[in-house]
Amino acid sequence: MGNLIEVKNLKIVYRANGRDFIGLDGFSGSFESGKISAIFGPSGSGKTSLLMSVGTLLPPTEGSIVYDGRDVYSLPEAEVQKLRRKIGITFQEPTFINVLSVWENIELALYGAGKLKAEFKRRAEELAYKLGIGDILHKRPTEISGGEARRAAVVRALAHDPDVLLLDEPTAYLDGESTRTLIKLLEEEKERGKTIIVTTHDPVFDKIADAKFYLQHGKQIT
Ligand SMILES: Nc1ncnc2c1ncn2[C@@H]1O[C@H](COP(=O)(O)OP(=O)(O)OP(=O)(O)O)[C@@H](O)[C@H]1O
Repeated sequence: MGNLIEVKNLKIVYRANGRDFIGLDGFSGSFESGKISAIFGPSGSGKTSLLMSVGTLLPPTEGSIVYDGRDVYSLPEAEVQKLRRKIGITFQEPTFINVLSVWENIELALYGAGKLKAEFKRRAEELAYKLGIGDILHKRPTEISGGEARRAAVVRALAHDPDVLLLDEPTAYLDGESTRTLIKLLEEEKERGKTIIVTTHDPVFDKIADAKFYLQHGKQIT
């Protein structure tokens, strides 16, 4: 997979309580492999809507998401499932299964991706230690801090070594050192040819992103 993602005239309209709410109003852009792309914009500007749609989780009202020439929302479900295994995603609020330990949550994700193998478990453990949460893996998600939960969500998203990383505000709640460690990790993954897309308010991505997109009130601004 060459990992080129093209977004064409993406429009997302939510319907709630009999009213339409514009999530995104005509976004177009390409996300390339070996690059960190950052989507900036104030709260409510449509960043998460765009990321979820790129992540195959939110069908657009109009427009398309094209992975290597294939329109994701026209693919048969079995093909979408295959594609999802190549995507690692973190949500704005990390969600875990609270009766399992953090490590078991990571294993579950590996299982879902068809990668519950020693090689990937080792990778997950290495990632956890790199991100400074190696010693909390046995804990329950309710017993860890917000910053630790964010880092655990990153480990879970990256453990199966996906080609595409979609991270929703990955540095929110992280202190300076954790942010630097995460950025270093993302830069390593970028060098390995991953397609990395982050939504963010964090000026650190202004410095390190290879491609930048700006949203306001659902519209793309330049
Ligand atoms: N399920 C929904 N139903 C109705 N409106 C929604 C829904 N989800 C999002 N919206 C609206 O769509 C717009 C874009 O929301 P989105 O979450 O994509 O913004 P965002 O830029 O990620 O914001 P934040 O930085 O606060 O997370 C907002 O006006 C929001 O109120």
